[in-house]
Amino acid sequence: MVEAQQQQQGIMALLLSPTVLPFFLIAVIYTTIKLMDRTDVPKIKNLPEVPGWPIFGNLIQFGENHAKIAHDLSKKYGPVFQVRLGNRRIVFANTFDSVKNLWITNQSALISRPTLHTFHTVVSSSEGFTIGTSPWDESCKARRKAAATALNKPAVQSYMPIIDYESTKSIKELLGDSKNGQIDVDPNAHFARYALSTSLTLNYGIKIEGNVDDKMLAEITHVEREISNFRSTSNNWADYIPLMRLKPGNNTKPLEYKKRRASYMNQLLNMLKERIDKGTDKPCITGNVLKDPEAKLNHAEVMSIGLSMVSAGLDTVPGNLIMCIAYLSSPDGQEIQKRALEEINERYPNNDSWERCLHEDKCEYITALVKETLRFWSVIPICLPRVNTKDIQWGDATIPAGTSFYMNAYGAHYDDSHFKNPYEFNPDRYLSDKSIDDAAATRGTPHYGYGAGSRMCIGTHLANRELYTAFLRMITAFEIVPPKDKKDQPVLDAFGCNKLLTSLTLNPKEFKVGLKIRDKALLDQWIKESEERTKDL
Ligand code: HEM
Repeated sequence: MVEAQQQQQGIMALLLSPTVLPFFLIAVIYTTIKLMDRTDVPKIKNLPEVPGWPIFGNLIQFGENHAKIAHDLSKKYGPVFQVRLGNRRIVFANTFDSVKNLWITNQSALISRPTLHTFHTVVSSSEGFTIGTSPWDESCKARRKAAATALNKPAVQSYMPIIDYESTKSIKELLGDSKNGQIDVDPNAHFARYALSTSLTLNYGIKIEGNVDDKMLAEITHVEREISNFRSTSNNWADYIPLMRLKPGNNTKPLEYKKRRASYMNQLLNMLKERIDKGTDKPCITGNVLKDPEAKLNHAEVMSIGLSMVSAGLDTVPGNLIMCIAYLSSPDGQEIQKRALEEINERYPNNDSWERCLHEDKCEYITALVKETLRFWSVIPICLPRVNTKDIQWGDATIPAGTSFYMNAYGAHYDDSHFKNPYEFNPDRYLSDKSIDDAAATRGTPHYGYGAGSRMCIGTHLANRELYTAFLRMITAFEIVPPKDKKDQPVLDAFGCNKLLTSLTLNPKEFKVGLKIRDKALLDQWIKESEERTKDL
């Protein structure tokens, strides 16, 4: 015993001696860095790698704007390259064709999603995963299937009365706020309500009854926006550097928002259950699942579908809507409004486009406007991340199963080998008789605004109809013009318009537009007819 103690003391004395200590410290630091510097997946052979720093990898270099930096780096390293974000190896795809090859050609292998510390461990426990954040397994498959069925084309057609009601309500509110077009207005909150109330009605049969000051609207939009930051692949360094998770207070904010979200999600579900018990519930997706004895979904899965529906359309639909309205108000947007209106009047010469747009979305120019909006603003610039469940071959590189893939949707949308003049906002590129020579854009996948492949967005029919109806109705109701005060003018470029570049979804900066009523009597008539149609909703 004494002998062992003496031996230990001897070793300590040797390590602390002036000649050995520096080498000992270097060895300790080297080993620590080596241990912390390991990545989840080893370096992938034959795939270009952007050099990075120990421990941080490329995090510092990528800064706040991952989409822009990766797009720029692709000029040097090629369309697909690997980087290290802390201890994760990421394959970035940055061009239209490389995304097509990896996300569509290899869709069965690229079906899962990675888990990231902040969102998956702190903000959510397993019952809190949305469909879009769930790794692929039997439960995710069942939830995705149930939600996709509830959002397929015929189902969405049956929800059009909700879109009729909500878009009319937003336009009526804009009319009031602008004092019948006399003062400039910020359309942001009105379209956040439009998207949220649509989702809540079809999922829980519960509308946001109040106006844009409604407390529940404010709480859900604020909390979901914050949670979207915790989900972002560029906002949380603790996702990539485990040591940062030990920082005191690191989890305080995510935990607060987890609690606030659970509170309104439970409130919504309980309100629906009460109505079902009393027999006063309105037909809705969650109600159908709860009442279906055959439904094989448990409570957590029902909650997950509800959460997916509420969160998925909340930032994405308004982000697109708001930015397109901002563009329409600009001098270049005046010509677009003129073209759109001409086509609407030609197709609906009897002034009944407000009603007819609920049954068909056949104005080609408006459809092209929707697509170009989804391309130009890429509201999820780095698409929701994926993980491959099988090896994927890219040229000479074999990318092993379990690697994280980030689709740079912004990079693909601004890929000038696919889109002619990508920095130009031009709906014509999506017209079948295209006025510009850009055939590639009209064939196959028009853009990656909704992602691509096996885990592509399942809300596309709903989102497209929400956008189409809102654009058509806004353009027929108003001439959208620049605000009187220059300081209210919107910033239009893909990144300049964004309040927080590290957010998962585009968060548009505030701005105002002028709304000149085109024909007050006709607008009043359309509003009255819509209110009449939807009075029992
Ligand atoms: C303009 C509006 C929208 C945009 C731009 C958008 C975009 C996206 C994107 C980029 C993804 C990831 C796709 C991928 O990994 O390839 C996604 C997934 C998803 N979206 Fe949307 N979305 C929109 C609206 C909606 C709406 C209204 C709903 C439902 C009410 C919805 C439900 C979902 C769901 C459930 C997923 C997850 C799919 C999965 O992981 O399997 N989305 N969306």
